[in-house]
Amino acid sequence: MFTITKEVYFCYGHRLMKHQGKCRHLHGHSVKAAITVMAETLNEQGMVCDFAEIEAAASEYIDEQLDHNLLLHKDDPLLPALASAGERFLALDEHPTAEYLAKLIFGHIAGRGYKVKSVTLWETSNACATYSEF
Ligand SMILES: Nc1nc2c(c(=O)[nH]1)N=C([C@H](O)[C@H](O)COP(=O)(O)OP(=O)(O)OP(=O)(O)O)CN2
Ligand SMILES: [Zn+2]
Repeated sequence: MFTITKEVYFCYGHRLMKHQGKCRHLHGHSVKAAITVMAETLNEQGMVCDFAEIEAAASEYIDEQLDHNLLLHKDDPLLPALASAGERFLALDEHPTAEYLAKLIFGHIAGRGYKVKSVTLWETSNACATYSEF
C-alpha cells in the first residue's frame, strides 16, 4: 500500500460551548490539516495522485466553508446575534472540535473519490486530532 500526505493551512474562530475551561470563550486558531490518501497501485505517472489534486479537493471545501470563518455549534446562542449583525459563520451539527473538523474534511475529500486514509488536524503546534475509517 502506498500513502501520500498533503498539508494545507487555514484559520478559523470557534468556541466549545461545553468546555470546562478557557475554550468555551470565542478564540481562534491558525491550523494545519494533514491529509493522507492511499492506493494499492501507482497511476501511469508513478503516483498515488498528484499532491496538487489533494490540495485542490481540500481547498474547495476549506476555502469556502472553514477558512476565516466562525465555526459554531448549531445550538450556540450567539447565532441569532451574528446573523442579525450580518457576520459570517458556519453552524455545525456537532461541536467545532479538531476531531469533528478533521471528520468534515475527510468526508469532503472522500466524497470526491479519493481513498482517504486519515485527516489529522493540528489545532495548535502541540495538539492534533485524527479521523480515519480504516
Ligand atoms: N480533544 C480535544 N480537546 C480540545 C480541543 C479539541 O478540539 N479536541 N480543543 C481545544 C481548544 O479549542 C484549543 O484547541 C486549545 O487547545 P489546548 O492544546 O488545550 O490549548 P493551549 O494551546 O492553550 O495548550 P498549551 O499546550 O497548554 O499551551 C481544547 N481541547
Ligand atoms: Zn480552540
